[in-house]
Amino acid sequence: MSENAKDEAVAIPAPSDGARREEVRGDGDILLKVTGLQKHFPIKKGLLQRQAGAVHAVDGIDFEVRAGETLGVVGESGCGKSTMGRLITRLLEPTGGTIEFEGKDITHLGVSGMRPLRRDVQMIFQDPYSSLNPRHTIGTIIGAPFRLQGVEPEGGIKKEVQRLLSVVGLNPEHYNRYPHEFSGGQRQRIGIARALALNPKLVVADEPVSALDVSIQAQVVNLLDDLQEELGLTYVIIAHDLSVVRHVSDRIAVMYLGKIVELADRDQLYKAPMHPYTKALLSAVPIPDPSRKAAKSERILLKGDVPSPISPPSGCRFHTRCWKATEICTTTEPPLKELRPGQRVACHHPENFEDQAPQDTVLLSAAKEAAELVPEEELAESAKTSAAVAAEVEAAAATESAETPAEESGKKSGQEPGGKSTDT
Ligand SMILES: Nc1ncnc2c1ncn2[C@@H]1O[C@H](COP(=O)(O)OP(=O)(O)OP(=O)(O)O)[C@@H](O)[C@H]1O
Repeated sequence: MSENAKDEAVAIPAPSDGARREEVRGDGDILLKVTGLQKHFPIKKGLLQRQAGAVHAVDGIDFEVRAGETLGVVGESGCGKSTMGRLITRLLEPTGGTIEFEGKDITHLGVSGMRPLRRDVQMIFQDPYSSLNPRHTIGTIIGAPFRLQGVEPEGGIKKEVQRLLSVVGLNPEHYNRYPHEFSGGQRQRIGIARALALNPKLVVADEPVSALDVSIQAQVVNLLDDLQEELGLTYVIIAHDLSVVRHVSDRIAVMYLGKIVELADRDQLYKAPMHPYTKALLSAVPIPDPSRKAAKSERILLKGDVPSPISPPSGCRFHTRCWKATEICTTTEPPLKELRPGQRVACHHPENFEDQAPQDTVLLSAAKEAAELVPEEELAESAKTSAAVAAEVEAAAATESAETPAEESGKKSGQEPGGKSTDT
């Protein structure tokens, strides 16, 4: 690819509103603020469909997202991560709480009120197979946001779609192909191109790589990372895999049963997690570091499933699985409190910090049954994927910094030096 062509592929001129991007890049300004956010899905029963209860999918969460950062959101399946993502992109109507975007309350905006916001907030979905309409060409799919918003990019929709295709490392000539002609990784790139079409300020990615082959995961993670740098994007990345989130996040929110239990700067969270649940999640992630071998006995396997979000446990929701639980944990919900600068935690007995309720009676039997220390080999299998992604992301980052401009241009177009697609 010529130098000019390379520049075209990498540089992202904002089609019609270059000034918009500068407005948001207030370096650390709060772009999104969520207060007391709730989503309860009603459970209806009987002929009359009377409400018999509710799934407390998201149950009062507070956080903010700063312009230009990546907030990772992690937690076990069913803890409410996707629901949270759909609430902040306003694909779901909240039951309670508020969502502010750039200082404006958008919690209950209707369809017309939301229209301008749809340009600014975009979502990337987990499954690149079902999120693309198989009957439409990728040109139609990526061009849809322009048609829906009535935006006419400079040079026309086709030219802009082809530019977006090269931005995400796909061949612009493939404009007329159908989704089934692409691999999983390439389809996720199409989803990313569609999300970027309108030059959004915030991108919410719901498990963007978990449906992909391990070898492709790192490529897509790196693409998201590169795009963030080039376009100054703000991300909320939802994942259950801490390895993926570790490499791309500035801050991480840990969710458990509809609540945020810890919210901290990435390095601090990995170095000294304060919530026992965070510690348990981290203990299952292998870190390619020989000094961790000494921490073998610290590996924790949580027993039992996450309790039902229909009737979550009283007090601290994690108390039924926590090896540190005491009386107060069963009765009093701990608030999410900033115990260290940049580290908020909701726990009466935090790790790596002074106890908040030292005199309380330990619930010995529950504490003993809640978790067990497991030998390394038992965890090795389940941790393999995480380790592979971590290693690949690191290796790719190292290669990238050593890459020559010629190699760089090959990578951006999704081609290996020999011209073969990297995503097949
Ligand atoms: N439309 C719905 N109606 C009823 N319950 C729902 C609905 N959507 C989600 N839930 C429930 O809300 C809870 C949280 O689901 P959610 O998908 O947000 O969790 P998650 O952490 O993203 O899990 P996963 O990683 O498996 O997607 C789950 O118990 C789920 O069954």
